[in-house]
Amino acid sequence: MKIDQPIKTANSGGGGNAFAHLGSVVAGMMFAWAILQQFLPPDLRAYVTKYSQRFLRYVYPYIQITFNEYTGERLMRSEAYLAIENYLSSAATTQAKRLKGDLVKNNQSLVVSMDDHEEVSDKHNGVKLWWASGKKESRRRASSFHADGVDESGYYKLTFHKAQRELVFGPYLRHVLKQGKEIRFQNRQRKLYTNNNWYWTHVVFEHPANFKTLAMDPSEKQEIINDLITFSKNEEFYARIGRAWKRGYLLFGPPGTGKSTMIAAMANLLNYDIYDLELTAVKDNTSLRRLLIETSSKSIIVIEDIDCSLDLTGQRKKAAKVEEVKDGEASNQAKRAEKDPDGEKASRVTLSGLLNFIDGLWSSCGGERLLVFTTNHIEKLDPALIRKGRMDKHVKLSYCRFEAFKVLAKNYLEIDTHPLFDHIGKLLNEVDLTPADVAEHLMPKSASNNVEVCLESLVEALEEAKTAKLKGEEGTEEVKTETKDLVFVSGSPEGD
Ligand SMILES: Nc1ncnc2c1ncn2[C@@H]1O[C@H](COP(=O)(O)OP(=O)(O)OP(=O)(O)O)[C@@H](O)[C@H]1O
Repeated sequence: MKIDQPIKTANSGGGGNAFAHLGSVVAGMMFAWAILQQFLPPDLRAYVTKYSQRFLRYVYPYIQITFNEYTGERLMRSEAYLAIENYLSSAATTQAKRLKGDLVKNNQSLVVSMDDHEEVSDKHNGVKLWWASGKKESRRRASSFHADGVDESGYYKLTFHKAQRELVFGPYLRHVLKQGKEIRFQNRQRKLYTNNNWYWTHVVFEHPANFKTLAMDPSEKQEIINDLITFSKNEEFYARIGRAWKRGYLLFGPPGTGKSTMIAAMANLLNYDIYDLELTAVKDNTSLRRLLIETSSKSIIVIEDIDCSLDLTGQRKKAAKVEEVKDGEASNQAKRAEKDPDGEKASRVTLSGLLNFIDGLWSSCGGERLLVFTTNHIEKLDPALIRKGRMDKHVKLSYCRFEAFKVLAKNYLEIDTHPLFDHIGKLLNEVDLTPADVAEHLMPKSASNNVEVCLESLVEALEEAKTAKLKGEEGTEEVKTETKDLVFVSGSPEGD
């Protein structure tokens, strides 16, 4: 949308101002008519009404629509008003003389909108329209929060020629609301929500992760980026094929390979909020439904370590089983146990309940949503849970190989190459080190010569891991041989 007019304010005598004056004259006439009609007999009143309306339509061929800031009980600001405020912000910066500024995104960017009693013009498909902002007073009735009194609230008034009625009520207002909501969405402060049984609490989401700094195979990374962008732009496609606008991602791989980092990168790429759903804190399926219904569109709903939250029969796993799992998982489970002091007694969310919500009516609650499950053990998951259609894309995050290492080296050390790279590349192909482990060696260690120190520390760790691996393999070989011997002894001909 291009705003083509120079600045025209209420004081500048522009075209919009003329409408404002004409509007006042008409309002005056209406008032006089309201008084006068009390003294006229009913027949004459109907007659005068009919012809005065014809006359008004003739002298004032413009239509006005008012969008009030508050609707109903003044509890919430009107969505339409907020969308229009955002939509008009670009016109305001070029046309209005008085503007209002506000800090958004955790005080990081400034957004301006037109001040009260300003006017701007707009053009759509070659048709010109005028917007004016204003404030009006309304009586407030006493409530438990306020004494009665007078409130001020804003409004926007749209003026257009009656010949444009169809355009305005159809494509133009749709366009204004859509664009306004989009601008508002881009300017909002993103949030990370976490749940307690059935309600969400949130903090500001400001994770710096992005796909550029995510260490993984470049072609796989690009494929994921393309998939996400295609999804986010495909509203019409999903509507056409009759599917809810949602997409499921299953991220799997060992601890420390970047599953959580990828979720943050996804949210930053698409500008989405994150709902980190802790299933162990949800009491039952009813609470789960309530939580999911409250999620907003353009969000990622995350269930981390799904294998630890819900088992295949729908029973909760005991957090006390941490000793059975490996180190990395143990810490995850322990974290969950801390978060869930009531433990399993309080939790009765079932697998079927979860599947019902993924497939069911919730998923059609307007707007796009990504659903992301993570697990360290894909083999433990019920195939029903991860089948295509539920988890559409399965992404394996794996140990750090050379391509991923180069991304980390660029991020942490700001280098593209180094004489040690070849050696490191070979070692990375021989041993399994997670990106988290590699990154730890690349953290700053000394003020001078940091690159050398970091890379040497990494080489040392890789060589140690290689030695340990070789020893482990030898040990396994020995055990195998011993076992063979034992079998041979116990499986003596006598035994047969
Ligand atoms: N692929 C990666 N790219 C960049 N950094 C990574 C990557 N993997 C891990 N890291 C680093 O390691 C840290 C731990 O990674 P992250 O929490 O994303 O792993 P995870 O796979 O989610 O682990 P867990 O299964 O234990 O939750 C991150 O803070 C990040 O700095």
